[in-house]
Amino acid sequence: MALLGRALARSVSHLHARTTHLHARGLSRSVPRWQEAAKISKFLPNPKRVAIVGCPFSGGQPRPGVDQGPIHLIEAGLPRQLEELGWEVHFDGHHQFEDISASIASDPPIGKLKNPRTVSKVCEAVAKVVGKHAREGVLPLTLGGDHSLGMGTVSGTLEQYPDACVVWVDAHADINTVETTGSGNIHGMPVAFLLGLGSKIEEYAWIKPALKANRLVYIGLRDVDAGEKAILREHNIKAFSMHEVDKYGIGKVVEMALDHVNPARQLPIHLSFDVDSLDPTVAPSTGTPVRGGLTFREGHYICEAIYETGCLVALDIVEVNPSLEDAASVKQTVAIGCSLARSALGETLL
Ligand SMILES: NC(=[NH2+])NCCC[C@H](N)C(=O)O
Ligand SMILES: [Mn+2]
Ligand SMILES: [Mn+2]
Repeated sequence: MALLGRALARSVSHLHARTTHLHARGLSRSVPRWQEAAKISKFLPNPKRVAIVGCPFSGGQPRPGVDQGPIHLIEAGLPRQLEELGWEVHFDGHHQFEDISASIASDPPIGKLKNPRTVSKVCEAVAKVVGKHAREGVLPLTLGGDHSLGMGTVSGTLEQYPDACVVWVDAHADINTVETTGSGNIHGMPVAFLLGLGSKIEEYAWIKPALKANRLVYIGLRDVDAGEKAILREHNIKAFSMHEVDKYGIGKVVEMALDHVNPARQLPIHLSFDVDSLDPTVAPSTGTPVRGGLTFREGHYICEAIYETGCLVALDIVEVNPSLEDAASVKQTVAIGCSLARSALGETLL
């Protein structure tokens, strides 16, 4: 009872702060934003809580700097921005992995896979953290870092929500197996591990292949390796490439994507958003840019539409690399990382 009272008091003071703030700017709204945010989730209790899991990790790919992505996103003010949307925000520093450089120094390839033990250890730790937040009814927002982290985040989500579906927004399918990978970069492989595809390696035995092919959908693909295309076909995995975005428009594509994985809009959704899904003119500072990508609005629309379902239970924003391109590009990419997260957590245009 005391707890409820406190929560209520907090909500009321929040409401007061928000409406006062809006009044001061002459932007009075009939329904304060926090109430819209608080009202909608089908899976999270009120007050809605988000835990930011900063993952300064780059071992799933070769370009240094992507480990600084989460640091920049936090410094750009993301926690505060989410608070202003009415979320209770938990962030107690970036995830501390045990010495990554030492680990990588003594981590020779397994077959083609680079830094295999380090990536595995990091992702296993991330799975535990994400799983714990999910279990406690908190939405984990993982900031990468490279997309190998997705095998940790999705594993964590599926532990708490076994019937969750995954919307993977990316220029790439990240579904190479031990057999098909050309680069050996594990950020091109997390989906294969989650589905249990390819031959098994002992170091990854902790991953339960908990994701079903029919619970996965892609949006934004345009750079898919031949081996990956074969896997998508063989397993009948639904994918909306940029061709479909051009043909149907993003509104229809998101609707079709959700109709496939979540027809009644009653299943939890994990959104894993690789910023390289966006066109390089929109998000230039990323390690594997591919031209012909999503526009600024298309990217944000995906996030907004998923928020509107009330089904979002976990979110990843990955592959922001502040060491690439000039200062203005870095600023632009970091700002977009933040605004995508806000859109997925309830920011509206009106
Ligand atoms: N998360 C990413 N940016 N992945 C890029 C993967 C590129 C390529 N398909 C590979 O396997 O190496
Ligand atoms: Mn990716
Ligand atoms: Mn990608």
